[in-house]
Amino acid sequence: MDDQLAISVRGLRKAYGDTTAVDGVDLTVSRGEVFALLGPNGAGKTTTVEILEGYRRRDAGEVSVLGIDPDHADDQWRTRVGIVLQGTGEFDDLTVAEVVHHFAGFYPAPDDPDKVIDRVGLVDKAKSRTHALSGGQKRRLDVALGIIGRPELLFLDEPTTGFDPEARREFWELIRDLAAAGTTIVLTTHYLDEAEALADRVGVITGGRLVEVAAPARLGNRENALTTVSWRTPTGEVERAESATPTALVGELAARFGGEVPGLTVTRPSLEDIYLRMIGHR
Ligand SMILES: Nc1ncnc2c1ncn2[C@@H]1O[C@H](COP(=O)(O)OP(=O)(O)OP(=O)(O)O)[C@@H](O)[C@H]1O
Repeated sequence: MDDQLAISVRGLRKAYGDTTAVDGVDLTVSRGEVFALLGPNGAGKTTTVEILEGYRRRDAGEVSVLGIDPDHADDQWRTRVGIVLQGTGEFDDLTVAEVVHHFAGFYPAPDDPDKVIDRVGLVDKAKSRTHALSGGQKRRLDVALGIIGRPELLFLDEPTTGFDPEARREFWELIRDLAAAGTTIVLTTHYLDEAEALADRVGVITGGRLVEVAAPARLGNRENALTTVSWRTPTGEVERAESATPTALVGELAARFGGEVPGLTVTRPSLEDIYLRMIGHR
């Protein structure tokens, strides 16, 4: 396998009884890349990621993660992979600090637990028992446990669900720091702004098939999509035009109005607009 690849998947298939969850997925993720998997509920994201994590067996296909088939992974491979599943975050009567220190003991070269608690913004809660944490704080603890082993590859399944906006921004910073330090990151998310803010490339999966993989700015031919220009007419009505050359249109409008164009807006389709179009919504 190419050493530059953290993940290589070919022809991946998985069915649960009559339900085909993953239907022939081909995918590569480079080392150091931040890759976001997007798709509606039930699209097959979690199944795909769980197969990559070695938590679920596939029916068919070739899978290599850090050069190893996860179906045959050993403990040494597991220490190289960090995993943040959808919601755990409770450890009976243990405190945050106790849990993070305890997990550090599972890894050969862990990060400093107190530093990790700080990085995920839980310093004030270090002595709190985990069952007393809020939902967002439990997610932060999950993230702490995912990164305590200093993984080469980090899987994050809907990592910021339940985060307040400030916590999400802090989390994004943390992910950017990890990526800058060379960690490969694969995340699933329902937040398109999160994918746009973090991912080098996004993959859209629907009905178990990967329908497109591209940089967020290029997905669904977004860069060539028409831009909507709207303005207010002298009678106060809002007029709207779709244009491939919005700058020229704004210039014409400025000339027509002899200066400032009333109520001018210029909007390119968001990643969410493109994504919804791709998965069949209008
Ligand atoms: N353990 C299971 N047993 C049977 N069917 C399952 C199981 N896990 C998932 N499925 C089915 O497989 C399909 C894909 O599910 P999966 O959890 O991979 O989707 P997802 O994209 O992660 O969805 P979500 O965004 O809701 O988390 C769905 O139709 C789901 O109902």
